[in-house]
Amino acid sequence: MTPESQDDNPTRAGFAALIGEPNAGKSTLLNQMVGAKVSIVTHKVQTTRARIRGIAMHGPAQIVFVDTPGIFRPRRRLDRSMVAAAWGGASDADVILLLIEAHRGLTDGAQAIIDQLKDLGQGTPVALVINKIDRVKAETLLALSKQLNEAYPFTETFMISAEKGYGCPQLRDWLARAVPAGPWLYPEDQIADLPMRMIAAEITREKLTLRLHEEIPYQLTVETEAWEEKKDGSARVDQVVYVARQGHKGIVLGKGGETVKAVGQAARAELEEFMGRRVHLFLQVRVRENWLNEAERYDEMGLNFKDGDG
Ligand SMILES: Nc1nc2c(ncn2[C@@H]2O[C@H](COP(=O)(O)OP(=O)(O)OP(=O)(O)O)[C@@H](O)[C@H]2O)c(=O)[nH]1
Repeated sequence: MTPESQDDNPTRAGFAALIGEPNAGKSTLLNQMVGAKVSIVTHKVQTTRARIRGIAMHGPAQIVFVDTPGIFRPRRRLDRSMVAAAWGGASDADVILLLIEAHRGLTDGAQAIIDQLKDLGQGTPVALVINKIDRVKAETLLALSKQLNEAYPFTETFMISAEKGYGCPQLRDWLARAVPAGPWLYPEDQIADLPMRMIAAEITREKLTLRLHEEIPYQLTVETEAWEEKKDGSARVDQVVYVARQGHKGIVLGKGGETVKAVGQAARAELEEFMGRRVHLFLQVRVRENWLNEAERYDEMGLNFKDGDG
């Protein structure tokens, strides 16, 4: 279908912001809607740093998702930048989806988000999306839905399991109608506008997160320094893992370099699958004690350094 052939069925397009507490399931929902892995999902909280977008096509509608970092109470500069990015994404959007975890209900954190929505959400439709319904009984859900709808005048309520896909078709149908009429914002075959370098860095960071202990992944960042297209169709990708302490470098490297080697192999395999061609991945580990306070690191993550001032 081309936009020109749509006279009787005009195209629609718009941005949908996903907001919610850390771990609410935003990345899982994004992957479910878009049907491709564009944002990393792990069991650890606060894994989403960049404002990654995924694009879902639904009939004549194009829905561009803004996957925001979990909104929470920021303490450090990085945290404050992430929260500012999350609210920035929400205020620019045509529709907002607030994800609430069914088994946790209206937590203090969820209430804080609702309070902020009251200032920001005026005029923008906000759908309540109760996620992880596979974890609770139907009665609990109905009571929770009532309680939340008393706390905020949501345009619509959906009860879903982002993981299992329950309720997701209904949500997609609604989104397709909720975005404004207008031409598509991206070519139909483009599933994510995240630059390939950033996707590659996210993949490596995910592998590191899965392999290392809780504390270190939060204090490391991965950047793709160089990307070279080879004549044989393969790509050479050079990445740097920045850690905040000398001691962490040893942990990331592992005994005889075995940890970084395993991470590199896993990341390369996934990157090759994602790109459908061969990749030569080279990882370096560098200590950069102050990376959490360096403006360039924030640019690489798609965040605004100044938003972390406070
Ligand atoms: N049982 C169940 N678990 C789910 C569901 N959706 C997501 N999860 C799990 O919840 C955890 C968090 O999901 P994510 O998608 O990473 O959450 P997020 O909101 O993107 O998290 P941040 O990036 O930290 O803000 C993962 O372990 C998911 O597998 C669901 O419908 N049911």
